[in-house]
Amino acid sequence: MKSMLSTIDYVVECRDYRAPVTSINPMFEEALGKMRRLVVYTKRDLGSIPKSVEQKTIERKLQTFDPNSTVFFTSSSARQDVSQIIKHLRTDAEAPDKLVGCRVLVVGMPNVGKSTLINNLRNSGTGKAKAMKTGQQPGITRKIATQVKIIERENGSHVYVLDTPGVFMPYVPDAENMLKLALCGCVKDNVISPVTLADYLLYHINLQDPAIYKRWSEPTNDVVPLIESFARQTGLLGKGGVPNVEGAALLFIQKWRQGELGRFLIDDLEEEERRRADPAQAARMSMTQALRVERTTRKNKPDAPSNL
Ligand SMILES: Nc1nc2c(ncn2[C@@H]2O[C@H](COP(=O)(O)OP(=O)(O)OP(=O)(O)O)[C@@H](O)[C@H]2O)c(=O)[nH]1
Repeated sequence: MKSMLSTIDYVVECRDYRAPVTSINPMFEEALGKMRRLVVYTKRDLGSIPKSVEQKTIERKLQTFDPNSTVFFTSSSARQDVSQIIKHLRTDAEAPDKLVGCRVLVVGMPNVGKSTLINNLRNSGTGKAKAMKTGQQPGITRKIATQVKIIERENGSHVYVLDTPGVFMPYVPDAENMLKLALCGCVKDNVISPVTLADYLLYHINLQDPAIYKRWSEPTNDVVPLIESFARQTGLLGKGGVPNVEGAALLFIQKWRQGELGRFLIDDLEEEERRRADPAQAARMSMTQALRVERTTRKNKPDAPSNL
């Protein structure tokens, strides 16, 4: 990806609306440098209620985090979200050469919604149907795809987008961040135990409103009885009618990912504002630092896989 940046005119960086801080990949900051960039927070429909006061507050805060980039919020089901991006690119993404056109690279964490965004941009800009394969698990896009035209101009200086495979961080230093990324689906579901993830999700749901799961349980901090009751009521039972706890925990998480167990952020934006206001803390781990930590970790555990 880095080697082809010289042929790219513009970058669209996707981040997950539900984890808008944690889904920033610090590797992009270094690799993309000062390239013209547009930040898109995807899956807006899963992180807030449309037109609510909370949505306005969240989005106002997120805009201030990237004062030098234009910021958009998209939901795959809201056509106007995507048409605003097309409108912006029509005026902002100029082709330096009419023959080649303007090439836009779409980057972001695995499963953040890059291919979905490209399909929607293509549909909004040219009326054409889906070109990219999408899926619920990360890693559907495996290589940088052939470019897709999203804006046609009469003078021939068209705008093309290129889909890229999701890029995960070489090392996630904070265990809670890893849980957040797993909850959002950026890592495969077999990497972290679904019961552990459901437990972490329960913690967030309880911060919002325990009534969200009242169909299955009284308010509780104990995930296992909740999941067992959920398993019984959804019919996820194993031999002898024993609740299939692992399967039910995964289904519980998937329900949240579909917006059926509350729509909220799992990052604390106020904490991030405080962090950014404190210069000592504001420096994120650079790619070089991250790679150094990863190398050390690998040296200590020679058999450990290098990435997810
Ligand atoms: N509810 C909702 N789901 C979305 C949205 N955008 C994408 N998705 C879903 O998220 C999943 C991942 O979307 P993809 O477009 O395949 O993600 P990707 O970033 O290309 O994934 P990789 O191939 O891993 O890089 C799919 O199931 C999409 O339907 C959105 O705005 N709202």
